Amino acid sequence: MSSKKSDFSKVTHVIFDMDGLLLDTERLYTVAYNNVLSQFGQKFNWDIKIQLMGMHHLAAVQKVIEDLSLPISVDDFSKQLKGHQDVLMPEAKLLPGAEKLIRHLHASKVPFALATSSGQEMVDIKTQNHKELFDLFGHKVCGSTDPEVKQGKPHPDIFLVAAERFPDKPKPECCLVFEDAPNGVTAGKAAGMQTVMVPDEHIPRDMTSHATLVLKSLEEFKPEEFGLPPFKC
Ligand SMILES: O=c1[nH]cc([C@@H]2O[C@H](COP(=O)(O)O)[C@@H](O)[C@H]2O)c(=O)[nH]1
Ligand SMILES: [Mg+2]
Repeated sequence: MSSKKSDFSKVTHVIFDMDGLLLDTERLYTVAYNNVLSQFGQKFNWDIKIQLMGMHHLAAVQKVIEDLSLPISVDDFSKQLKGHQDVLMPEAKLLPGAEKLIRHLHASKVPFALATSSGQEMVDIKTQNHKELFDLFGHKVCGSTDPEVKQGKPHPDIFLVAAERFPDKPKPECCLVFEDAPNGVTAGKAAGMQTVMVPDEHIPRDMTSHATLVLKSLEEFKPEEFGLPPFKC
């Protein structure tokens, strides 16, 4: 919204976040958390949610328990949450512009990877109705279960691991990160990468100012602004 075309550097590789960026799962996370929190008479809100978005699963659960002073263990909360997620997440829909951009990069032979804080099992559940599309990714880094991703977003680990796993090992500055969450943008920036942010409308403007470019939807992205092949039409 505020950045100019001339601000951007050319990139050769792309790294995508998944939740809230490609798949409409953030809405479903809110339902799942509220289902667990209702037994304590508590409700999930955006102030808490913004802080959890992008964190590793157990760290996120620990934080919500501490912040709301809940009388439940991390393990029990996590098990209950997973029960709700297993039911809700298979219904996850693609967000506008996601499929077109992924297919375009694939057809144009631009290398791209997934860097999600979800664990491997949850990624399989969320993508089960979009398998053919997600199989187009060169590789997928599943932060919560990948031993090389020591710390979750906002730390840069996941994006550095994702870059390192491309066969030609691009430098961080050659990678463009797509993110929806403030923690994810912080992580991408800390990794030395440019970041395109597509934030939920609940995220305050001042929590988007560290992104290289902020878009309302992936449909607005113009690949040529970052030296990538343009859409044909
Ligand atoms: O309402 C929530 N949103 C997101 C998360 C956490 O954020 C991750 C998704 O972040 P990302 O889009 O960066 O992969 C989830 O796997 C989960 O660990 C959460 O706990 N609660
Ligand atoms: Mg996300």
